[in-house]
Amino acid sequence: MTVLALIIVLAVVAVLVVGGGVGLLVRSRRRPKPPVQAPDAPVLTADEPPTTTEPEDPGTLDGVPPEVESPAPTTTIERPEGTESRLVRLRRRLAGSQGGLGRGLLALLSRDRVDEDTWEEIEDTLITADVGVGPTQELVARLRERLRVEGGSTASVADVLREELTTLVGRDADRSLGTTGADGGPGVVLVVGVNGTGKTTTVGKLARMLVAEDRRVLLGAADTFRAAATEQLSTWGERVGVEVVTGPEGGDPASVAFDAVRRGAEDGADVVLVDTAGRLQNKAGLMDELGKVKRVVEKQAPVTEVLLVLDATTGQNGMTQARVFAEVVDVTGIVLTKLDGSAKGGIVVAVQRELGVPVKLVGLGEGPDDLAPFDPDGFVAALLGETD
Ligand SMILES: Nc1nc2c(ncn2[C@@H]2O[C@H](COP(=O)(O)OP(=O)(O)OP(=O)(O)O)[C@@H](O)[C@H]2O)c(=O)[nH]1
Repeated sequence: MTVLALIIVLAVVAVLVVGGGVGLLVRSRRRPKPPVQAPDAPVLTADEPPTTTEPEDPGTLDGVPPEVESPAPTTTIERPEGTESRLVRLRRRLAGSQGGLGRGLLALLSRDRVDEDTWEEIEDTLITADVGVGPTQELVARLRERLRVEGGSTASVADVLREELTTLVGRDADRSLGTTGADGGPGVVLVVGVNGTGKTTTVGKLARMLVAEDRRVLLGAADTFRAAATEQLSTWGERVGVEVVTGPEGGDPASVAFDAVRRGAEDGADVVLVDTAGRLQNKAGLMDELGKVKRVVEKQAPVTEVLLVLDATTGQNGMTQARVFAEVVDVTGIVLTKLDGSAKGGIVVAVQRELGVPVKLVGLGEGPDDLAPFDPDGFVAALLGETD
């Protein structure tokens, strides 16, 4: 009995020891490893993830991929479209968006009897297309005079209209871009305008146009107001192998512009294009900002072109912006964007009149090569719906 009792007690003890051991083993496998902290590791708050000395699997941290510095992607440098072929392509697009204006005028002028009501309709058509009241009245007076004197067939009416529209748009203005620097330095182009008008996109597209002409280009992302604008510009630069000088978000735009122009001069760039921020909260602030950018840049090299970017779809709003910018900085050329999305090509005439500065480039789409030099003859042909 005593021996039996002893055996039972030993058996129970043996079971407990083995079971406990297995239990411990299982528990120790389930328990996470304690974080290895340096002796003076700071006390972690609930919001801070614990740090361990072990490298973590980047893909498995709560399902959220951590920020990993990936190696730079091997980008294929694109060859932008040349000027000739883009002009042909974009002329068609322009005729599509603006053709209604010229064709509408031609239909009215070709009526058997062009009476007062017809002239009023002609005026309305021009004003609706944003030509502006002054230029509209001038054009109508010229057309009345010439048709009274010359009269004639539909063909001659079309010729008169073409000539008068071209005169109104202005054939003689110098629309070349100031991209050539002095004394071996780079040309410096400041691109100004309200955010959203297509300013950054225009800088990217213009870089492509210049690259297609074999110019060495450098970009300055001085729109530090919006981080996305800098990223956007960097992407444009990467695609055509153009270097982009950037600064921190909220940093001093003038300092980025200065660095860009200095870098351009050092690296032997032909042209430095500087994107600027165009906050319009008040004129004094804008004047300070753009004035400083220009002053600071000119310590390195003279600014050879100041392009004002305007969104053609904004009508009178755009004209108000144009006036403010022209007061604070010496605008030397206008870029009209989004002409593909508006039938109001008359804004070309209105804005040139208002600022006394020629439209030099037009944006005709969101594609990377949808920017073209402005050509009055081509523009008027497009107004008349002619595609080639
Ligand atoms: N249809 C059309 N869209 C355009 C044209 N130019 C620019 N855009 C579009 O307009 C939008 C605004 O362009 P951005 O270049 O970002 O405008 P931004 O003025 O630089 O604005 P920030 O980047 O905020 O400084 C984008 O979606 C462009 O693709 C154009 O000529 N036609």
